[in-house]
Amino acid sequence: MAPSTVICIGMAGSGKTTFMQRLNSHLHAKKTPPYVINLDPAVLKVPFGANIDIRDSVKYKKVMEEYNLGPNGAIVTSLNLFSTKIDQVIKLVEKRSESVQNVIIDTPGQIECFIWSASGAIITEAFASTFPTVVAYIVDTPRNSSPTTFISNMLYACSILYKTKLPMIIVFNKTDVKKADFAKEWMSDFEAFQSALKNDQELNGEDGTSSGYMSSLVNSMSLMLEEFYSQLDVVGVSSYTGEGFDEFLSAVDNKVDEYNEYYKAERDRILKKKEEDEKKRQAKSLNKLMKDMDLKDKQNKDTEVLSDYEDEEDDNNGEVVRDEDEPEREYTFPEDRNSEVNEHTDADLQARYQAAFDQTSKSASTDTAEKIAAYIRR
Ligand SMILES: Nc1nc2c(ncn2[C@@H]2O[C@H](COP(=O)(O)OP(=O)(O)OP(=O)(O)O)[C@@H](O)[C@H]2O)c(=O)[nH]1
Repeated sequence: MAPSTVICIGMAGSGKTTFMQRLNSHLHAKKTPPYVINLDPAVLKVPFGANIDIRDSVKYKKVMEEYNLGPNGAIVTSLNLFSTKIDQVIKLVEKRSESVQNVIIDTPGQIECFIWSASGAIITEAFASTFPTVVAYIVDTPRNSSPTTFISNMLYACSILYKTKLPMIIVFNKTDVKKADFAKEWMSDFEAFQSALKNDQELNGEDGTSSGYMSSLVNSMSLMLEEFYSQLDVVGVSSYTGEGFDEFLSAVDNKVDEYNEYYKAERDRILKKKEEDEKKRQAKSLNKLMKDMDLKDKQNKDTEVLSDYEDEEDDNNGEVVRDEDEPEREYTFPEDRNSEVNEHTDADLQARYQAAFDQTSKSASTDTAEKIAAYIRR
């Protein structure tokens, strides 16, 4: 069976790397060691043994120096360079697909460098088209206890779901500091979120969040997000204590089923449609080409050029064939009709020219002849 792939995405400091480390050790403890991939080129230390590490292929600092880039530009460029080898990466993972049940991938904390870059899309697409793939969106629970911060984070998660079109699990991390119950309640009960928002506005009355514009915006956003929440699995975990990781793994199984049932069918449909569209496009351009060639043939018939004759076989020994409908021509010698000209000998020709000359020429007047003779004698 193909291993399921979990792509861990989250804002910087949400605890992605610590989550990866805990997940890795949790799966090792269950005797199902995962295949681990690190896609963060800027990380200094990876606290888990990565099977594939982007830092082995691309040197982040050198990319910065060589291309004269800032930190985010260098991350994007490193990912671009790495994405050129993605088919090799997929082959390496495929080789292990018999022995490995899970592939887990860590991504850069600068989400936009991964999610909104071409290379991020290429990497995600490569995995998603080969293995059942799930996105785990890691949230820093204590930092999201304010309703406005929470809703901003959820909007971000929504845009990632929209971009990747993959099943998503929201992972509320750091539950050892703050339990995720409040977040789960806000996601399932709109009124609970409304009252939390009201309390928050009363507490922060002076900082502008209480304005009518903000509260009506947050209200309408939370209504819109209800549909988004219905697509998600939500779990609370602590990467420190290991709490909630079994629940996380069953959420992955759940999403893998969903992937096979819905996303894979949808992907296959999109791929099939792409193929059909491509075939149609090819057929259309072939038709166009054939039409163009036909037109060209016709044009060639209308406008003859010297080269058209060069290749023609010369069956007439250099003699021009007369068109049947060619208008009657006046021949110098009427008996030359029917191309008899070649049959005459030089002596014949001489005699016939002489005869024609005698017929047409006039004798000069004696008066003129006398004048010429007098002129010559002078
Ligand atoms: N209390 C508590 N702290 C945690 C937990 N997980 C991570 N942390 C802390 O959160 C901070 C950030 O953790 P990282 O794992 O480095 O976060 P990250 O998202 O990988 O960060 P970037 O690599 O910068 O994107 C560290 O100080 C961790 O010790 C947790 O479950 N509980």
